[in-house]
Amino acid sequence: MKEIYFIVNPKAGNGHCFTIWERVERQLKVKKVPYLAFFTEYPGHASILAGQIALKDPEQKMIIAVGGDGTMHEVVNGAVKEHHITLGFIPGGSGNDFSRGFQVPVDPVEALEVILRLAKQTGQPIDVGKITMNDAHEHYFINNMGAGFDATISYEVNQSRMKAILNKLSLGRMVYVFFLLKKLFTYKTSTIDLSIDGEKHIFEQTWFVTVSNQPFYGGGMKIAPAAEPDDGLFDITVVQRLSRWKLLLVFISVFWGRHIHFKEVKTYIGRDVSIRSQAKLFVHADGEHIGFTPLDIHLQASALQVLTRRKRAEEVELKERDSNDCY
Ligand SMILES: Nc1ncnc2c1ncn2[C@@H]1O[C@H](COP(=O)(O)OP(=O)(O)OP(=O)(O)O)[C@@H](O)[C@H]1O
Repeated sequence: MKEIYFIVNPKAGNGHCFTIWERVERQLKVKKVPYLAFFTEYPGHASILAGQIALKDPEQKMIIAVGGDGTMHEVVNGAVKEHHITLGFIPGGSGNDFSRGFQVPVDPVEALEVILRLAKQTGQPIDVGKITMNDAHEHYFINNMGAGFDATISYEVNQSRMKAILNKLSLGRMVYVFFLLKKLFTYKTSTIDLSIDGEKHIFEQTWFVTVSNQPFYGGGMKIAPAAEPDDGLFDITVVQRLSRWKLLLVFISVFWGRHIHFKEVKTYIGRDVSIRSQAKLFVHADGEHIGFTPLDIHLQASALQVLTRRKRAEEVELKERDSNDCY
C-alpha cells in the first residue's frame, strides 16, 4: 500500500473535526495501519502541507484530507501538479459536498474503511478546474466554482460569527437561509458576458453562474444534476431574469435538482469558460472566497487521482452508507 498522510483541519465543522479525527486515529491504531498526520494551524496551511508532502520524495503517496470542502480545496491546490499523489477525503466539515459527489460515506470511520479498501487499488483519474484571475493568480477547484449571488452568500456566511453559534446548535443550515433572505431583497443582478469554448453569450439581470465538476454544492444542493467529474466537461448553470420570490423557489428546488426545469435557468457544457461582468462579482471555488470577476476557467482532464466509490461496481453492495444517502 502507498504511504498514507492525513491532513486534519481541527477547526472544520466548528471544531467537531478534532473529535472526528480522534475516532479515525483510534481505528488506524486498532488496524495497525502506519500513517503520518499533520494538523492545519491557519487558513491556507493545508495547501502548504500537501505541497511539502508531495515534494518530499517522488514515491507514490496518498494524502487524505480530514475536514470540510475548504480543507479538500486547499489540499487539491497543494497537490494538483504532483502526479504521484492520490487524494482521499474523510468528511469532518459542515457541508462535505465532496463526499456527496464522490460517494464517500458520511460516517468518518466508515469513510476510513472505504479509503483503506480503495487504497489497495489505483485511484480514479478525475478532472479539475483551473481558474485564472485578472491578476494572473491561479486557483484549482474539484467540486465547483460560482460567481454572483451564491458566492456573495457564501462569503457573508463564512465571515459571520452566527455560523459558529448555529453550527454548535446543529442549525448550521439556518445561517445560509438567513443570509439568503437578507441578500435576496438587496442584491443587484448584473449583465454577464460568458464565453463557453469560444461561443459568446450575454446574460442580462443575472443572479449567478456556476461551473460544476460534480453535482453538489452549498451543503447538498444538486446544482448540476448531470455533472460527472471524469467526462472531460464542466456543467455550467446560469440563473437570470427571475423575480426575487421566484429565485427563492429555484433555491428550494435545487435540493432535488429540479431547478433546471425553470425557463430562467440555462445549462451548458464546455471546457473553457470566461466570465466578465459589468460589476465586480464575488467568486468562490469549492465554497471558498477567492476574489472577484473577471476570470477564465480551463478544464484539466484527468489531472488528479482520487479515492472514490464512483463506478466501482464491487463497492455498491457493501454496507457503508454514502454521504448522500441521508437525502
Ligand atoms: N487551524 C485553523 N484555524 C482556523 N482556520 C483554519 C485552520 N485550518 C484551516 N482553516 C480554515 O478553515 C476553513 C473551513 O474549513 P472547511 O471548509 O474544511 O470546514 P467547514 O467550513 O466546516 O466545512 P464545509 O466547507 O464542508 O462547509 C477553511 O477556509 C480553512 O482555510
